[in-house]
Amino acid sequence: MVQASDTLLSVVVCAALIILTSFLLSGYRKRNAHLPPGPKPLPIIGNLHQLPDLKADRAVAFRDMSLAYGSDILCVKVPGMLMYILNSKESMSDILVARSAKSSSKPPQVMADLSGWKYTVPSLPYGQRIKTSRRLLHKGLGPSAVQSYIPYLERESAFFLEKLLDQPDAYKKHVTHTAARIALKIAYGYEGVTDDAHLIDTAVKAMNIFCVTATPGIWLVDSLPFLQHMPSWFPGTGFKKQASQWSQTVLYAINHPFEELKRQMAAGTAGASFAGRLLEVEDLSDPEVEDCIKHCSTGIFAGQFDTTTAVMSWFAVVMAFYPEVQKKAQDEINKVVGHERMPVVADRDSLPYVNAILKELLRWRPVLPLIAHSVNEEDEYKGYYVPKDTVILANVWAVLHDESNYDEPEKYKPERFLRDGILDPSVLDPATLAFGFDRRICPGMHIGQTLLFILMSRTLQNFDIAPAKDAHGKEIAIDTSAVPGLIGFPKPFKVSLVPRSNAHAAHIRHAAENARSLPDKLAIFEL
Ligand code: HEM
Repeated sequence: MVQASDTLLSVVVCAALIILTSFLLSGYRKRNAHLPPGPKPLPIIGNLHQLPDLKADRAVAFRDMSLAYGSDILCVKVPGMLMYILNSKESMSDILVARSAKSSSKPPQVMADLSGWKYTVPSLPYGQRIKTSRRLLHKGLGPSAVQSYIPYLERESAFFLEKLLDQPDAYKKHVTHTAARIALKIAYGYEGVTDDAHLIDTAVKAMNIFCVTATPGIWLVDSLPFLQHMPSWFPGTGFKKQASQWSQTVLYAINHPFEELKRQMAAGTAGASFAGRLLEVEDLSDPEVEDCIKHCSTGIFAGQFDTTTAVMSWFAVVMAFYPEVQKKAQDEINKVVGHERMPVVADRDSLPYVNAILKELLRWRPVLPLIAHSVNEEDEYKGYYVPKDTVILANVWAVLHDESNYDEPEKYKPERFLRDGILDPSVLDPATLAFGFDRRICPGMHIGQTLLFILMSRTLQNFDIAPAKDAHGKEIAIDTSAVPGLIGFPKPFKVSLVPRSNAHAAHIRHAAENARSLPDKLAIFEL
């Protein structure tokens, strides 16, 4: 990988000339404009040398920087990019919600684009294409569609428990596999899509490529886009070869299941799905609509896969680390559901403690600690000038760890969301931040939380989760810190899952047998 730090020196002279020229040509009329506080930038490289190291937790570093400057908004400059980092709920509501007409674009991600992700929904700039895509996502993930997805989620969760029973050491693998199967089924639906090992493997690889290429600040070409047009001998262009290789994987994951769905629809063998139903009901005379349906389907995979995997990974870490939390949840499930049947979506409102566990996971370790938008029109906020194309980085981690919102924010405490045994509406709901903002808010937030509720409640009902033991019978310590990156995953961990009794093990087998007798299809839903 050719990364910023490796190539900076070799291109700095060319970059200097180009940035200086564009700086002079643009006239930079707002030279003395009032910008938010932040570290003093150097010529050419801006604050590049002062940004937190990629191995550090950037959300924590930005929160600390915001405290040091006594400002909830920070201004940071990197070559070719001006960034405002928001560290308060107020600034996020004002800029990303109240002014969403101007702040709903996305920063350019040249490396992700070159690697095949150009049209994926989370990276689209604000314009007609994202409006069409969001209309399609709302339709295909709307209430009537979700009714069709829920029985499928319940069916798949039975297989998930069975896999945990058969291979209790491979928790992460089962979570990953289950998340991938469900995303593919919802998106494309056709028979065989969830058993296509090559497709699952390729889609997972494509997601890894997305995470590596879409992380802000890693790729020099994101700051200096002219590099993409330079010949391959030019210093710092090694990324081109890498992007071209990666794009083959990504384009297969985008195109193959969509083409296969169309083939099966023509043959009359496809079940219901997000893409299938939209292809049936949408007016396809405009070719862009079909292309948007294709990329929205990939967006479902991109949106669901890593987020579900991350939250379920933290869930296992937390249950092993806080056995008293686990015990309380199991007691609640025993009391409300018993152990004769599995929890279902309809039980959700009757299980406030399990709901609080999910809320606290979204707060304690938000899946996307930093959410990036950009502004497509110049603006002004509290006297600060906001130039067009400013990147707005919402540090949701900072708000979710602010003592004025949550006492002892470093502690994992689901109880903070409950009063008299029911969910307390006066406590800031982490979902109002963790799923993003306004015109770009996560379109899968309801189906995503529904899936997590089913997987968590069923796992808790049937398994005891504890730290794994080494060869000498000693517990392997669990590290509760996150791996820095676009998505906050836990460090590698080992947990042991043991069925809570023989009756629970038999219950799991029975549920899986039942699930196998149900059709591997989503029921047709109206749009
Ligand atoms: C715990 C689960 C999830 C979390 C925490 C999560 C979080 C997020 C966040 C923070 C964003 C960016 C919002 C913004 O830019 O303001 C996003 C976007 C998105 N999510 Fe989710 N998500 C989850 C599950 C899902 C699921 C299950 C789906 C699909 C079924 C999905 C589909 C998407 C899509 C398509 C976008 C792009 C929207 C756009 O750019 O306009 N997500 N998600």
